[in-house]
Amino acid sequence: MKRKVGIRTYLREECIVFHKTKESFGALSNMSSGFPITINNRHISTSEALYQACRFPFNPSLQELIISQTSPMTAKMRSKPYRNETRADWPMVRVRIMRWCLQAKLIQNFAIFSEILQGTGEKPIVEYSSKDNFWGAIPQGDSTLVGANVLGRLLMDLRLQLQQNLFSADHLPPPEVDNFLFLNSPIKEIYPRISENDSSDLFT
Ligand SMILES: Nc1nc(O)c(N)c(N[C@@H]2O[C@H](COP(=O)(O)O)[C@@H](O)[C@H]2O)n1
Repeated sequence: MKRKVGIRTYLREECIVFHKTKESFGALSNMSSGFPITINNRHISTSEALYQACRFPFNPSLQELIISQTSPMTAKMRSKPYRNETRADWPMVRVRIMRWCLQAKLIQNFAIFSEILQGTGEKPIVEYSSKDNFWGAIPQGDSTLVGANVLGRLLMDLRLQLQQNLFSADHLPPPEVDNFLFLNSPIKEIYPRISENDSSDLFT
């Protein structure tokens, strides 16, 4: 079911606001490199590429094109011309899928990403955006950001799970989404990456 998400107003000085990946807490962004994810034995450079690939369960060659991009912004751009081929139930499943993408980023980069998430303390986490008030929040004047901030809220949920020891760091089942296909196969459970310390994607 598609739920309405509430628009909120955030006072910038009270929040962890992330925007550009090289700035403070930029690692929280899906556009951040250095947090690779392996799905069904395939390497994906960023959570953004994974999320965009999930739009197209019935187009494996497009998924291949998207996940072969090391740049997260390019991965998103590659998906843009095909937006009208996005799975029909996307508005109903995209938040569930985004939650799972963030969980996948966490389980496979646990040491560093859990530290970054916990480093946000108790503050509201907000993705600054100049135009997207669904995933992020848009500046209104100098001191406030206004938006549904769904990405920030999912990150806060994940942080809470960590704080309450409710995040299972040893395996992650796929979300309950029909036809959750990746390169023609159902997406399987995800496990921690064996080579988490291999930071070859860092700073790309
Ligand atoms: N274009 C763009 N630039 C950025 O720097 C961003 N952080 C985002 N937002 C991210 O895009 C994803 C959602 O994409 P859709 O537009 O819904 O396909 C999500 O990861 C946002 O955080 N966009």
